[in-house]
Amino acid sequence: MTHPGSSPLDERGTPRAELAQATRALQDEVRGTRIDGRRARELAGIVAEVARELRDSGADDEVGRLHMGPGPVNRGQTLSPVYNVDTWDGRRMQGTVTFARFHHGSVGTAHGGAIGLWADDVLGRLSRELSEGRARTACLHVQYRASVPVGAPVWFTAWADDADGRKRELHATLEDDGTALVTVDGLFVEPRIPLNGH
Ligand SMILES: CCCCCCCCCCCCCC(=O)SCCNC(=O)CCNC(=O)[C@H](O)C(C)(C)COP(=O)(O)OP(=O)(O)OC[C@H]1O[C@@H](n2cnc3c(N)ncnc32)[C@H](O)[C@@H]1OP(=O)(O)O
Repeated sequence: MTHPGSSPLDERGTPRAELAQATRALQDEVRGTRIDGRRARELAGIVAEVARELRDSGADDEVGRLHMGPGPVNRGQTLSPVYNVDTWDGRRMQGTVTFARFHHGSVGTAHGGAIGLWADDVLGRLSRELSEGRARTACLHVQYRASVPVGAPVWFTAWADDADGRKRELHATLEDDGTALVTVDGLFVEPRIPLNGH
């Protein structure tokens, strides 16, 4: 399969992507800051002002959709860890993901829920590539085999088995130096009654 290329909704390199990146940095720094209480309150006011301006500028869910090319995945949402797609042949995707300080669980390692969130996102993206029909996550089985570091890129592979009707079995691994840290098996199902939107 040839590469589908970027969608017009691609945010890479745009001021909106910069805004998302700055928001990620804010999330990381808010986590565990030692700032004193008085200044924390002042900064809360400034952040609230920024949020007000963004809200008043209007919301459009379409602009938050995922781009379809390789490179950093940035959906204008700052919850998921950023992952970078290096290779992709339509059924198999490889790249790196970096869990940020925001995704810290304990003892310097990534929160298990953040790993599940990432897995749903990357498998959802792969599923979207397999057919036009929009499949939903029916089941996600995440096996945590070793701790995933925070702040360092980790190699991932995600791939799809052959589709079985409306069902798609998808898999992903996170690994470090050839050691599997996490393995994921997901079932995505195209609903009998298609949903509107994305
Ligand atoms: C530019 C645009 C870019 C866009 C990119 C987007 C990237 C997005 C990235 C983010 C992505 C985030 C993605 C998200 O987070 S999606 C959000 C999280 N998921 C949901 O909200 C889904 C909620 N559930 C449902 O909608 C329905 O239950 C679904 C649709 C899943 C199935 O309801 P439906 O009524 O249609 O199904 P059916 O009853 O006819 O069954 C059909 C077949 O499936 C089998 N089955 C069903 N369920 C299960 C189960 N739990 N375990 C095992 N098997 C199950 C069933 O046995 C049967 O098999 P068979 O008997 O035929 O063999």
